[in-house]
Amino acid sequence: LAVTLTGAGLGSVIAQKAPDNTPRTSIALEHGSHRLGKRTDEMMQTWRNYGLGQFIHWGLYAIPGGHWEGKYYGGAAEWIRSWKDMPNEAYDELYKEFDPQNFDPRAWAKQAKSLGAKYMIITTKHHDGFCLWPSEYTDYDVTNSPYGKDIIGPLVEAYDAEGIDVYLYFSVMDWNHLGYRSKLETEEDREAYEGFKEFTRNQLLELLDLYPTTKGLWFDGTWDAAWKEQAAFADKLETEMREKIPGLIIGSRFRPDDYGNRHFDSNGDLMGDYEQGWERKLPETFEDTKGNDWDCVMTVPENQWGYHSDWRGHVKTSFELIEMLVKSVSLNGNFVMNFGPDGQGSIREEETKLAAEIGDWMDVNHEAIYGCGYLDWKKQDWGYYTKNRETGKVYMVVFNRPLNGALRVKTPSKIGLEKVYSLKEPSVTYEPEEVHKDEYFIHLKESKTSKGPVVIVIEPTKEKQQEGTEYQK
Ligand SMILES: C[C@@H]1O/C(=N\OC(=O)Nc2ccccc2)[C@@H](O)[C@H](O)[C@@H]1O
Repeated sequence: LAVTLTGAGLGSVIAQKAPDNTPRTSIALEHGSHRLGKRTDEMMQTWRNYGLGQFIHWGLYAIPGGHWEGKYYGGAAEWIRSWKDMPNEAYDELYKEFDPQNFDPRAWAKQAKSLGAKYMIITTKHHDGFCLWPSEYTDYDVTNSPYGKDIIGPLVEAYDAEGIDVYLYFSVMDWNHLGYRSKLETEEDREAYEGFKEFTRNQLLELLDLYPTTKGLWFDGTWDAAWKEQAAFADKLETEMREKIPGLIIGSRFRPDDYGNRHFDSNGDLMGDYEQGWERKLPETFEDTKGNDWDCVMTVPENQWGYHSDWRGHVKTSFELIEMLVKSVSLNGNFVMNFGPDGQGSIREEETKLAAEIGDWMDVNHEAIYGCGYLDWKKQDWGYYTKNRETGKVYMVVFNRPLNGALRVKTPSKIGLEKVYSLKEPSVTYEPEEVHKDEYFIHLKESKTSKGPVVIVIEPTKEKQQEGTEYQK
């Protein structure tokens, strides 16, 4: 820190208030976080209320599907180009085979609708650099494949038609571009990288021009040392993108600050509009989220984003994915489930089955997800609380039924339980048994369903409810 302070100039150490008003000193940063606390505009509130999203990883890597010349690749299928048994030249020729005749964007969008996804994130360009849109700035795109047509445009149109917002995934790391460098060691590196930066800016502005209904960008591939030196460039580019589409939502994985820190700047303040650090993992407590907005992106197998024809290890069930979704919402996050279509553009049957099972549960219980977030009541073992931000209604999502069927509920003092009833069958009401001051048992009546967790609705007593809602918003 001493070095940093000297670097930034001791005079620049200034007192600043953190969102929770704790006094703190900060290092003056030119390219750190530009906002303390949450974005409160309507586009961000819409993002905050999604609950469930769909990630789609699709590209040339779906053609080999985790195998090459009869050998099985044990890594993440979309990283197969980096595998020692996959010659780069062989991978880079795969675009000549890209001709997904089963690609049906409207079918994908309909499936996402039945899943209950409110937004979708599509890989426009993954680390391999192959562009699923007709880019003016490279020949390494769909127009030079046998398929020959734009993929992104029809997807944006199909999802918009289903009322599902579209976000564009973009990997800064680009293994195909000759100017890409993971680190800048020589003068030649720096010169080449300047060309790469201009290419990156051109492609991003091009994407926003071509697909102006996109609501945000999901950046990836920004962990390399070379990019971490680009605080000023990234800051200027982020500003340009936000000016092009006002309200655009960009997470914490894009910009490095003046000292190369990502996700959180050198003062610990969140970069971007929400935290993108929860990848294949979830926060345990509300404190883990630091009170920020965040998303969790999740693979169905342990670690396969792109299509792998031979899923090994643990493949998550719909119950596991529903619990991750509910846990995310209970901690003010969005849960984004990944789909990896195959090389012909079909959604694999395992993902179709999961989408149907989760969709069945969402059909009945989406009220406990959409527009909901964290409730500051004491966490109980039977499952998770969510709270609707507008109505203040509380949802008990019960995963672990106690042996005695009694669900313990402990409310903050003086908050009672006005009405309690089954979400699925509101005519099934509950009379809470007060077992201690502000502590109740709710005796489950719901039959054990084979379709996932039951949800009980609580309408808390009015007088305190407003104050509670105000604080949590
Ligand atoms: C969503 C995933 O995002 C990635 N990587 O995400 C990371 O966050 N990688 C990472 C995480 C911690 C440290 C360094 C890199 C990609 O490599 C992967 O193919 C997939 O697109």
